[in-house]
Order: sequence, then structure tokens, then C-alpha cells
Amino acid sequence: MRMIQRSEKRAQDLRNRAFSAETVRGMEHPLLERGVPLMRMAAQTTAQEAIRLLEKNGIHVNEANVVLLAGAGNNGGDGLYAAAALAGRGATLTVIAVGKSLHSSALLACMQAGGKVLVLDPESRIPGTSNGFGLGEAGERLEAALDIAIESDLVIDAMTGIGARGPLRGLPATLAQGFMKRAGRTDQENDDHTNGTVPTGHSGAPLVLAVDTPSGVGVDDGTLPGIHVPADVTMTFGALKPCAMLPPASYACGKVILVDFGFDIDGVTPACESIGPHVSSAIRLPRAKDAKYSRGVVGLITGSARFPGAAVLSSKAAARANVGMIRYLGPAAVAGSVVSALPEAVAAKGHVQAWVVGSGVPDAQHAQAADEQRTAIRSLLGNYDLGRDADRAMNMPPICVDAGALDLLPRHVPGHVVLTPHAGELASLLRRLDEDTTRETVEDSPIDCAARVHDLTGATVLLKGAVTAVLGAAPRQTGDDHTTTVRICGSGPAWLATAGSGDVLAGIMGALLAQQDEGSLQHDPEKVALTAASAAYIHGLAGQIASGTTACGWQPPFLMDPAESILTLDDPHAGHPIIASDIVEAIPEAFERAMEQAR
Ligand SMILES: NC(=O)C1=CN([C@@H]2O[C@H](COP(=O)(O)OP(=O)(O)OC[C@H]3O[C@@H](n4cnc5c(N)ncnc54)[C@H](OP(=O)(O)O)[C@@H]3O)[C@@H](O)[C@H]2O)[C@@H](O)CC1
Ligand SMILES: Nc1ncnc2c1ncn2[C@@H]1O[C@H](COP(=O)(O)OP(=O)(O)O)[C@@H](O)[C@H]1O
Ligand SMILES: [K+]
Repeated sequence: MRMIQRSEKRAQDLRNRAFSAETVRGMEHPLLERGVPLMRMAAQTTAQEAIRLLEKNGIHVNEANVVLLAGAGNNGGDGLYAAAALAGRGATLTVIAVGKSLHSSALLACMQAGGKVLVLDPESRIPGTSNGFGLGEAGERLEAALDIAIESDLVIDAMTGIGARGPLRGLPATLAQGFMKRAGRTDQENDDHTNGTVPTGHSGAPLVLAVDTPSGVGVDDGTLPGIHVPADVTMTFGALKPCAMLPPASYACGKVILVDFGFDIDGVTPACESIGPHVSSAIRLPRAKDAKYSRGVVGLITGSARFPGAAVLSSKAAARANVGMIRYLGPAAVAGSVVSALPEAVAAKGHVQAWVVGSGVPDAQHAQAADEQRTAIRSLLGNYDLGRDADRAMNMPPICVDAGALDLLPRHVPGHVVLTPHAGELASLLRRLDEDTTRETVEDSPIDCAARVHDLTGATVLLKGAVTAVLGAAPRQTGDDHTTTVRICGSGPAWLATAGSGDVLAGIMGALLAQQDEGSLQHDPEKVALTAASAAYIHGLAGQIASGTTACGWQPPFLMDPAESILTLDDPHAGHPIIASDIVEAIPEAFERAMEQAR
């Protein structure tokens, strides 16, 4: 098989961009026209990974019991050829046919290699198998299929790939439901399997290898619309699909291996993108002629008598994140704590290049009627109200609106207003905008909900989570009156879920906004989104450094060439607990690493 020619840039683009199913089909087309055997390439690499995965778990392929869940489409075809290769290497193979038909030549290959086929649909017409059984027998066959699947070493899920439409239905849904129940696998458990680690021997249940996409995930929108089969490893072909990048579907993919088919992705618009490779463009290196003011000044109205720590953490984080100075402008008592923890902080008014407001400030529900901080923030945010004075709003410095300031946001603001809610805060924001939303809705459809807030307010929205999503405006395309880019950042380890972590992010955000050339963000929402995502990336990297792990919310996939044999995939160190102050300490090294990664 031919080797793929791949520049470093193409490798980065492949690993950090995901394309819709339709776009992927468009990229497959010219290769299929030229007779490139894509299905064989997909199958061969899948078989290789199956062997590696089994061996990693102490099972040699010729002793392995493998079950293939095969759908009627080409995804089933990929799976059948892969399974045939495993049977050819001595594995005991059972094919469970969930559709009315199977890819005929791939099925033949399986049968010739000694695979047994168990058909579940009484109305199926599959050559070489017994047809025409009744509903009673169908039920028995389903039970038998589940028994075999649960007792196997490896389940290869080839029910649906990019041809999936809507939630899983019919026999694939029933089978998935039964399998998940017997395996005792919950979504929660699979969340724990992300972060680039392959679980070994989870409660004796079989390993799961997904072909192209786990069956049941929302391929294009990254949702989990119903029952699905979470995978330990997903082998995906040609290019990443959004489900391998966007939460919550990305959590169901496990470790992702992308087989490079040689698609020409240059100039093809991705559906979503991970920030990784672009972070350094948001970092302004100090210059010979710099003085502290030209490196950027951050103004903070954060913390409160109740949460003075948030003022300290956000100020310290901003001060460490490559700016010339920070101004702390909260109440005198809190300013005292800030200055004693950070003598570098200036507690006096003056010009700033970016603002951070709201971290550790009470929201409307918890504040006293005349809360000093909220009054100051309300008055500052009023300047960003496009409905009041658009010129003024456009000329204000960029601002990070966090936590308690989110409910003070004017209805229409420019893109250089960056909101940093977590799921609960985004739900409250949507309710304030008259949308009936709960935290659960946001967790189920985070991208959709964040896009909604961006559409309704105009602000750039950074929704925090294990995978953080940034929704901001994209350059307008001809014919479109509005487009939105979806950027994700998955550099943060789960150790970041600790009190004050969000305050640290807000500080880093203010510092990154402040160090962009003055006036450059106000008319460049694309750059704002990139800067916001970069702040989340550095925050995540600092979390990795502080906790001693490289396991994180989203890892770019491993790239594999069809001609390659077996990859070595190391599991990351688990790391150790941290407090928010540890993240602050690690910020300078995170900057260094981000710049090194760009070289
Ligand atoms: N083009 C190529 O040569 C290459 C393609 N490649 C591979 O092909 C895959 C795409 O193949 P595809 O287009 O055949 O669709 P596929 O994912 O098999 O799904 C169709 C089947 O799913 C079923 N189904 C759908 N929705 C469902 C639901 N909600 N619930 C239940 N069932 C549902 C649907 O049933 P139906 O709707 O017809 O009843 C039909 O049976 C791609 O992901 C990659 O793996 C690679 O090998 C590279 C070369
Ligand atoms: N499981 C996780 N994995 C990775 N990062 C996480 C996880 N949970 C939270 N984080 C990150 O930690 C930060 C928590 O912020 P926030 O919810 O505002 O907490 P707090 O208010 O306690 O500071 C966010 O940046 C978020 O993305
Ligand atoms: K699949």
C-alpha cells in the first residue's frame, strides 16, 4: 500500500480539524473515482489496531473471541473486512448482522475465513444464512447474540458510521441497549475513559473498538441523541468527524486513531477546530522597546467580601500571564488582600487594555441590593451596550465577563466581550434571554446552547468544561449573512475541577486580551475567539504541568498511515491533585510550552 505524503502542517490540520459527514463524502469521492481501495485500507488498519488492543490486554489474536456488530451499510463493510482479517489470524469470529443485508463481498471474506454469522432481523435477505424465522426465534437470536457479545474479548462496532441519521433505532438500538446493560457500562463510566487512556479489563466486559464512529452518536453535532455504544478506541477514516471532537460525543469515542487516506483538506472548511496549534499567535513576546504599559495592562473588578480569594487568584493569574501590569479595582478591604498576596498589583484607576469582571462577585440572587462590585460592573458593562451607544461600545477595551457579572450583561454587545460561563451559568444566561433551558440541556447540547447565546447577544462565548468550547463570529462568507466558528480546547486535565480554577482562567483571559495590539480585537471577532480559546489552552496546560499529567479532556487523534504496521500508544501518567494556586504557579511554564509546541 502506498505511503501518504504528509507535511507537518497537514498533519496538524488533520489532527485538529473535524469535517461534517457530507464534507468527508466529498473528499472521499475523487479517491474512490481513482479506484483507491478505501474500504480495504480502513479494514486493514482496523484489524491491526484490534490486534494491538487485544495484545495490550494480554490476549493473543489466535486465542481471541471477537464479535462484529455489522450494519447494512459501508460501515458494516469496513467491519466485515477487518473481522475477516482477524479470523484469518486465528480469532474466533461471530458476525452479528443487525440490518436487512450485509456488504456481500465483505461477508464472503468473513465466511471464507471461518466466521459464523448470526442474523437478527427476520426480514433480512443475507446470502448463505438462514432466513425466514419468526418473531419468537428473533427474540432468542437476540438473547444469544447478547450472550456471545458479552462473553467475547473484543466487540467491533460497525453498525453505523457517517450514514447514521438521528438516534439509533430498530435492532441496532435494541442490541446496543442490551449490550450496555449486560456490560454494566454507563455513560459516566465512559466519560472516565476519555483523556487518552485505554481502560483495561473494565469489570470483565469486552473491549469495544468502533469503526469510524461509535454507533448512536450525533456524527455532525457531537450530541448523544439516544442509546449509543461507547468505545475504548475509535478508528476513524480520512478525516475527523465532529463527534470525535465535540462533547459529549467525544467522550464516547475513547482513544481516537485517524487513518490518513490522503484527503486534500487544504482550503476545505472544517465544522470545528481545536485550538492547539494556534495558541502562540495569541502570545505577545516582550520586545526590546517595551515598557510595562506597552506589554498590556489588565483591570480587574473581581472578588468580594464573601469571596476575596477569587480576587487574589484572578489577579495573580493575570499578573503571571505575560502582561506589564495589573490594576485591581475592587472594594478597599479586598484590595488589601490582593496587594498583600501580590505586591506587584496596583490598586488605583488608570488606563487598561482589557478588563476582567465578575469572578467571585455575587450574582443577583445572592447580592445585597446595593452591592458595590455589582454597581461598578453594571456601570462598566453599560458602555458595551450596542443599543445605547454603538460607537462607544466598539471602542471599549476587550472584556472578560465571568461568574457574578454574567447577569449584568447588556442585551446586545460586540464580539470583544468574552463570556466565560460553566454549564449552569450558561443555562441561567439563556433563561435570562427568555430561553427555557436547564443545566442538563446545556450538558446535552453544549455547542448548540453556546451558539445560541452568541447569536442572541453577539458576545464571544467560552463554555467551560472538560472540553471547553468557544463560539464566536467567523469571517463572513459570500452568501452567508452569518457564520459561527466552533473552536474547542481540551488541554485541561480533570484535576482542574477545583475551587478557584475558573478565577484563574478569567485572569489568564484578561491578560491574553490585554496583550493583543491595542484596538485590534474590536473589529476582529475571529481573533477574539482565537485569543479566548488560547487562554483556555494555557489554563489547561498549566493544569497539566501542575498535576503532572498529560491526560486531558481532548487529545488530538493518533495519525496512522494505511501502510504503517502497529502504533505504540503510551498511556499518560495519572498525575496528582492540585489547588487553584498551583495552576497559577504553572502559568509561566505553560506559556513556554505553548510557544515550544508552535515551533
Ligand atoms: N464510501 C466508501 O466507499 C467508504 C466508506 N467508508 C465507510 O462507510 C461508512 C459510511 O457508509 P454508508 O454511507 O453506507 O453509511 P453507514 O454508516 O454504513 O450507515 C448506513 C446504515 O446505517 C443504518 N442506519 C442509519 N441511521 C440509523 C439509525 N439511526 N439507527 C439504526 N440504523 C441506522 C442504515 O439503515 P437504513 O436507514 O438504510 O435502514 C444503513 O444500514 C463510513 O462511516 C465508513 O465507515 C470507508 O470505508 C471509506 C470508504
Ligand atoms: N473534568 C474537567 N476536566 C478538565 N477541565 C475541567 C474539568 N472540570 C472543570 N474544568 C475546568 O476547570 C475550570 C472550572 O471553572 P469554574 O467552573 O468556574 O470553577 P470555579 O468557579 O470553582 O473556579 C474551567 O476552566 C473548566 O474548564
Ligand atoms: K460504527
